[in-house]
Amino acid sequence: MDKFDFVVVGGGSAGCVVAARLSEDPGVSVLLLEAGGDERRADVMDPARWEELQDTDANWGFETVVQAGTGRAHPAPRGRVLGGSGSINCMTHLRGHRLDFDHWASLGAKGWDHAGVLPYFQRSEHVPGGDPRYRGTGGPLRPRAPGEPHRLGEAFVQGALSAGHRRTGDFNAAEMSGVGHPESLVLDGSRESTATAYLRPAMARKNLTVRTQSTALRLTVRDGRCDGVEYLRDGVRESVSAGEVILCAGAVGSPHRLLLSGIGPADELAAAGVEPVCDLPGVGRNLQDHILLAGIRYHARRPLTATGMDGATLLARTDGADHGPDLNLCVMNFDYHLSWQQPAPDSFTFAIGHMRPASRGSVRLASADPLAAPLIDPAYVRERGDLDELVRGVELVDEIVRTGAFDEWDGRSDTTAMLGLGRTELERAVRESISSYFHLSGTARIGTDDEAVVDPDLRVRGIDGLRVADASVMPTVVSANTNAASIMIGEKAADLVRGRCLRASSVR
Ligand SMILES: Cc1cc2nc3c(=O)[nH]c(=O)nc-3n(C[C@H](O)[C@H](O)[C@H](O)COP(=O)(O)OP(=O)(O)OC[C@H]3O[C@@H](n4cnc5c(N)ncnc54)[C@H](O)[C@@H]3O)c2cc1C
Repeated sequence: MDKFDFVVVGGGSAGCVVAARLSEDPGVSVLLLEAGGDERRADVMDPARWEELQDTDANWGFETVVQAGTGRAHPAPRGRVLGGSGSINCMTHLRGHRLDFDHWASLGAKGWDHAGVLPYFQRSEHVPGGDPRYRGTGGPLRPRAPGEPHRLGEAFVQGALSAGHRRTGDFNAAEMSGVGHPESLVLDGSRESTATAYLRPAMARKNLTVRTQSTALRLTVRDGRCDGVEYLRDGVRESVSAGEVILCAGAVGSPHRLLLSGIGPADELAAAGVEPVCDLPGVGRNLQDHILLAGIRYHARRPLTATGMDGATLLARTDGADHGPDLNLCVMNFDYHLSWQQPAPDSFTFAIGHMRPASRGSVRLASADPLAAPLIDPAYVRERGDLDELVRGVELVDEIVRTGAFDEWDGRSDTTAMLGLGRTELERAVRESISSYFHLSGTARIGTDDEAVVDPDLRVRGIDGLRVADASVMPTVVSANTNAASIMIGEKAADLVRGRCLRASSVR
């Protein structure tokens, strides 16, 4: 049987970082197992084609269970390709608010406060000319703001300023909320991911082995220690022995593999026919996602020439300054609607992201078959306050439109029509417009309490030789898109494995 010092399961946003960083030491051997294939294909690399990727084999094609709050199952896309969801995502690069990370630390994620994560965001990037207290140089990723924003985006910025919001020049520096143009991971017209920026340059190393089309089935645990992985490679069952396993299979894949390996709530495991090896009640619990309200369109009489993401965004704090943004409004210069909604040609769309959900869902076993999909339940709007905040988002769009910023497009606003409804009808319209913002996280959270899955060094509680490092360890979802934070987790994980730890000294 093969033996490696480190086996990294999942070559996604975090996993590529972990494999690349650990293999910097020529004295250790690293194996990366990825269920999907090569990311160097035209549809992945072309930023304009990101939406069509959901209908390809680069997506696991998961769906949520039918949601009581919406009456529907929702697509839950996850990348199945090197680079993971970072190879099929929309490329927006926002870190999250410093208070998000301070909140993590207050929940038991010691060392994951803003000062404890900032050096890892910095190490991931090369942003010459940025505020050096916050931005990094010399790192693999090159996030950039759009060169020439669409005029619709400019109108959005002006409207938000007139409605009383502040302009932000760099969301990834001192001011992490307000209105402005966010950065994207697009380099010379191509998608940039941790596969392209971290893994490819590292693949020439003799001590790094990358196996694609290799789906981990379960982790092997003997006498309380994880000592290897069983996996299916091009349809053939194989095993590998590991000094340490680092699970980076994402917020769905990581808890699913733990459960299949007998690590999770003992009663749930027994009911599914999996023999429990470690009773860890928090595995698969605490699932969080951001909701995106889609299909709020504004019919334009002027032609909307370009298609694609416009790039203007508002991260708004509407109920106090002691936490990160609660709402994220974006304008898109095309008709972005849900599959069941009628198309509205010649329209642009306001998308409303709800950034601090109170609802908590789960990832559970549907069966003991390692190739069966798990039950994914994000519990959209289970908590009443989440629905109220989405309604607040609709009002916020209306406030911005009413400044007159969009008058030059001379159209009719769907938001005003929504707000003209009675409360019951308005809530029904909001529930019908709910979709995923694709930011699943939290299912193997860091902490020290009984429901925590990993300790602050990302070690699975109760099992030796096993860590989790991906979006599933977030105690609460950051109040921004989740890719940059997942990459930071990969960076910090590699240092924790190597027994190192950086902290920013003086920055708030
Ligand atoms: C459609 C879409 C749009 C998004 N848009 C944005 C955006 O614009 N900006 C942003 O910041 N975030 C965005 N996100 C979210 C962001 O991409 C994710 O939060 C982030 O990529 C998560 O990183 P991760 O490492 O936790 O998991 P992933 O990147 O999903 O990596 C998990 C990897 O593990 C592999 N894997 C899973 N199970 C197994 C197994 N059993 N064996 C072997 N390999 C396995 C998967 O194939 C995958 O490669 C979007 C996500 C999606 C799906």
